[in-house]
Amino acid sequence: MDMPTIQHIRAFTLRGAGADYHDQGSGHWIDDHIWTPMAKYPEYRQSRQSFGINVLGTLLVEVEASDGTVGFAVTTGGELGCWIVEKHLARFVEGQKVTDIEKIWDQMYNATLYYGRKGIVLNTISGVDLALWDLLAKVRGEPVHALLGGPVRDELQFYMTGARPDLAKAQGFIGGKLPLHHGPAEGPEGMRKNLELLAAMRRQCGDDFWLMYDCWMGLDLDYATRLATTAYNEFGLKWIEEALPPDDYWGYADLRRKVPPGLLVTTGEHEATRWGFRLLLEMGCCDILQPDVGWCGGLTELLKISALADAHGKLVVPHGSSVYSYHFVITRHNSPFAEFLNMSPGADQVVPMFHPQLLDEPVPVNGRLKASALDKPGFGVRLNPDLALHRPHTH
Ligand SMILES: C[C@H](O)[C@H](O)CC(=O)C(=O)O
Ligand SMILES: [Mg+2]
Repeated sequence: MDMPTIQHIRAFTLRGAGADYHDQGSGHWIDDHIWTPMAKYPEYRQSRQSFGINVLGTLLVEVEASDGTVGFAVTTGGELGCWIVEKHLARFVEGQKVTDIEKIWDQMYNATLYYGRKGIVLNTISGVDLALWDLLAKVRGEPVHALLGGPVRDELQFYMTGARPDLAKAQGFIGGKLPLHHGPAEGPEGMRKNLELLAAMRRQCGDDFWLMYDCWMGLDLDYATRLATTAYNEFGLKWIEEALPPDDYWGYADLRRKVPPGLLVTTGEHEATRWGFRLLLEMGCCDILQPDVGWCGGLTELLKISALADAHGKLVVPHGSSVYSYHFVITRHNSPFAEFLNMSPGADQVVPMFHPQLLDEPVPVNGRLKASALDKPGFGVRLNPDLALHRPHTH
């Protein structure tokens, strides 16, 4: 079968939720006094949007093959990502065969090394890579997971991230991950409130339901150690996530040595490439790696990260990224469960994570998703045609 070539790549911005899932309206649980590295400044404590968590917006990448097939993907990247795609990466994509995914990735990564390596450049490379996997799978008439070796289990099981672990339990999820609301700058009073919330959720959810705290990079080693130790010993916290800034590999290794055996330390959603995750693994920073497939380098890189983690006996549970992580998790034996980020304002409704951008986006039913729900070609989703696309740059 002669493989079609990639004729066009196009990059657009989108605003309003979707892949940039922090870009929500007011009154949403995800922007309600959640602790961050900026919370040491009182003026930036109530709302993460106040310091710009949603400034990027969504990057939409479209790739069109010579046979007319179109693949696409969305990630966090906005206009900066559009510029990188149109002014730099397009030259490595157009004219290549739809099967040339590895070569395209290697050229995109090496050509941007002088200004990339992580952050917005890797978000952008991830978006191109995911669009290429969508295109190749559609050309072959297969779901992406079939190109990765196929499902290793009949269904996905999910934990839920959001303000209501009590509802997550009622809705059949295996656990609930809470955002952390208070940190070091709020002293003992803040610590008490963190523990009181966890205590209340433990009372409502019972002893066996997983409860986790997501600290979004906002703590220091001492505070994280004290919080984790009490939360584990008194309320059975299952893991403490992203307690420290992503570059503090030394701090994570210390935290993991200091916390009680049995409590898991997790991180990785703001890490990128096999080399960043090799550092996390070889420095003993965490028990579970949590790369975001839309930020770490895409599916091509996540497969490498996953194999490396597997060799170290570590689990890879990707940061929630809708169908882009579901097609991966269902094919990996060291990814036994997935994250579902609840994007309903009150964290009380199970809604598609990248709403309103992806039509046909599957959502867990009773906390689970059958592999057969992922059997449409590509990632199995369509772009919502009613969205206002903006193409700020062309090449
Ligand atoms: C809830 C966290 O602060 C963040 O918004 C999402 C996240 O880090 C996660 O789902 O993990
Ligand atoms: Mg997180």
